Amino acid sequence: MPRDLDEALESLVRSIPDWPSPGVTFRDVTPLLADPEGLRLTVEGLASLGREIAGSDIDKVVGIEARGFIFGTPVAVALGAGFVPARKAGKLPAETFGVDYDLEYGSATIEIHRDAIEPGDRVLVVDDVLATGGTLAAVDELIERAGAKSAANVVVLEIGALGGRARLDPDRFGTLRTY
Ligand SMILES: O=P(O)(O)OC[C@H]1O[C@H](OP(=O)(O)OP(=O)(O)O)[C@H](O)[C@@H]1O
Ligand SMILES: Nc1ncnc2[nH]cnc12
Repeated sequence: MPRDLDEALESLVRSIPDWPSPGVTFRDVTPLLADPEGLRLTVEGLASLGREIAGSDIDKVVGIEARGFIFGTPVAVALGAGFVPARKAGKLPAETFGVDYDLEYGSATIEIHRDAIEPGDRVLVVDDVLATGGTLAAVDELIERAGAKSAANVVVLEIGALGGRARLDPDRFGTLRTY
C-alpha cells in the first residue's frame, strides 16, 4: 500500500513506450485507479489542489473525456460542486459549444452542453494528463464561450518536456506530479 501521494504516483503510474504511436511514452494511470489507497490519495490531492488555486466556492467541475471523467466526478463530490462532462464531438445530445484542438498524438473536437455552465459560475477543470496543453486550452475556451472562466486547471500528471503549461495561465494551473 502506498504511504503517501508521491509514493502512489511514483509506483502506480505505468509508462508504456511507443504507444499509441512510435516515439510517444504513454503514462497509464489504470494501476493507480485500481489501487484503493492510490485512488483515494489522488482524488483528495486533486480536490485540495483545486481548492488551493480556485478557492472553496467552486460551482462546477468540468471533467475531460475520458480519463478526466474518472477523476473529476469524485473531486466534484468532495468539493460539493456539480459535474459537467467535456466530451469528444458528437456524443452530447443537446445544443453544444465545440472547439477543435491538437494533442500529442492527433487532433479532435471537444464539446460541452451550452446550458451546462452559467455565466459567472466558478469552474474547476480536471484531467489526468497535461501533455501539449491543447486539450485543456480548448476546454478553457469552451468555458469562456459559455460566459464563465475556469478558476483552476488541475491534472494528475504533467509531461513537462511537451511545454503544455505555457499554453495555460500558470497562476491557475496545478499538477500532482511533473515528469
Ligand atoms: O495536453 P494534450 O496534448 O492535449 O493531451 C492531454 C490529453 O490527452 C489524453 O486524452 P485523449 O485525447 O487521449 O483521450 P482519452 O482520455 O479518451 O484516452 C489525456 O487524457 C488528456 O485529456
Ligand atoms: N504521453 C501521454 N500519456 C498519457 N496521456 C497522454 N495524453 C497525451 N499524451 C499522453
